[in-house]
Amino acid sequence: MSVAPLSVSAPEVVSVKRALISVSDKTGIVDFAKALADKGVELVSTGGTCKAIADAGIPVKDISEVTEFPEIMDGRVKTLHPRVHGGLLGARSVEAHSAAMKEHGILEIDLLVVNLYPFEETILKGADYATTVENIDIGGPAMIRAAAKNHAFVTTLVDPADYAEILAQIEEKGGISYDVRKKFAAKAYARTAAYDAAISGWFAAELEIESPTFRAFGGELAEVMRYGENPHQKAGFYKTASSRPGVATATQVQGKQLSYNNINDTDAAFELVCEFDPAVSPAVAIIKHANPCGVAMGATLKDAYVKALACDPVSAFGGIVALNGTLDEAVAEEITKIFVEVIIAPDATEGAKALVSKKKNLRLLLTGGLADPREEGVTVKSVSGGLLVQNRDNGNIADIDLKVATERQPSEQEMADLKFAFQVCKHVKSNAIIYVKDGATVGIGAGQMSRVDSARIAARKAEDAAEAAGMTEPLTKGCVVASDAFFPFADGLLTAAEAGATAVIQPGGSMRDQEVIDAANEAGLAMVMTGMRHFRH
Ligand SMILES: NC(=O)c1ncn([C@@H]2O[C@H](COP(=O)(O)O)[C@@H](O)[C@H]2O)c1NC=O
Repeated sequence: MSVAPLSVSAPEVVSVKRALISVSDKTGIVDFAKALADKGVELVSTGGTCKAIADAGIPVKDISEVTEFPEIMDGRVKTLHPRVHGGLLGARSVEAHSAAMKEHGILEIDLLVVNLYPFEETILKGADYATTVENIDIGGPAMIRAAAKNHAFVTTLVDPADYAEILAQIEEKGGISYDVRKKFAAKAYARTAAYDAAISGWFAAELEIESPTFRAFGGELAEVMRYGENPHQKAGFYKTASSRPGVATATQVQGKQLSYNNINDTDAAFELVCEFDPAVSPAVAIIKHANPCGVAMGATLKDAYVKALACDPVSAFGGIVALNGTLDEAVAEEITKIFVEVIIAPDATEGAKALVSKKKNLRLLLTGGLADPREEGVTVKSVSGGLLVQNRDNGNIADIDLKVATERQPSEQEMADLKFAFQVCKHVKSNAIIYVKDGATVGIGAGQMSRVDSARIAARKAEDAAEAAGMTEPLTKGCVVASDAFFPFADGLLTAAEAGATAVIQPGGSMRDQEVIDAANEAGLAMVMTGMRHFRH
């Protein structure tokens, strides 16, 4: 059953005679309240907000004078009253509504100014369960939804950034126009939706509900992008309630505005480099179109960068560079020798910042730390008419019980390189084939429909890089190889062996595993099975 419509006639402009103000974030509220009071608006307000306004010498009425009911239950009930909700919801052009307001002593509220208990900030601080629950605002969203429904007469403000526009409207038009009331109603519902998304997301995580029946995701606009993946696509960047170090939470020290593709690629770069513990080794990843074109560990960050760049210096041009340690002068000097779009690192020395500042368009992002690659969480992808939600791939080679399937065991160096290669694989679009030597990628095959093509492309790129560097042997000679998923046939493996690989790491699990193992034995390869696949589409 749907509800029948009312015959509401919305005035073009509604003058503001009474405003109800109830805000947790008190930024700008005293100035705004003063400006409203100066324009003859009667102010009604709740506990702390009322005190802040009154303390500034501005005339304001406490909400309990309107409700004739005290604030009770530690603020859980203060505005949840028919005198408030009737004042927000009464359709003034409907005679019966006006009569009901008159009969019950309900006063019209023309402007609602509310911002909510800081639920998102509370979860970011990692507050305990009881504190988190207490920071779920009930009265605020109820008022926002009521006032926004009644936008034919009422204006709803949920964001201090909008106070100035309302004052300008009153100044220019003597009230608030219908278009503006509608615009703010839409913003109000988006706010409560994002708020409830944060609450329901927190609950789902807290109770470990894997696939809740209803699922909401929300965020706050951080930036309107110049365009999306392509110039004809509009785009915006929305931040969620997350404190995970990365592109969304980083500080941009310098450089142009990040584009949609920059943000996507920078995320890929930083998530990849965070796989490598800086206590074990400095590491650098260079990303192009969300795939790495070089990843390496080294004695220093500079050393790691030089090794990563050598993998595919042609593709690295215009790339994104991510580091797992503080950007120092030595590595900054090296990176700035070629054109790169973005550098992202946990921190930077003043000297490094000064070097980077010579390239004024180059963006430098500092995250303040590294993201935990084992952290749980979800990823979301949209498809036509739906959302695909899954747990983040937090699989880690260090946690896997590796099995050697061949007659030959890998050497210590091979094993170290195999582990490194498999961890890189996780961040390469499937089908992924990664050749690694001495802690550095030397050939990367990404995003091919056939695994054997990935193996060939990676080998050819390694040959090209060697030739460009004036080397007589391909970089892959004596390397190891990782595959993100099983080899369905022996051909991919044999291509890698031809390229010079001596050891292989792959998940296994193909019905032809034995064929592949036999081929590895025949070629004298050592092969390690992980039992874990790292598809990335
Ligand atoms: N329970 C209620 O009736 C209620 N009415 C308004 N609030 C919230 O109380 C806050 C303002 O409180 P104060 O003015 O006391 O600082 C606002 O964030 C507002 O959204 C309420 N608090 C929580 O639900």
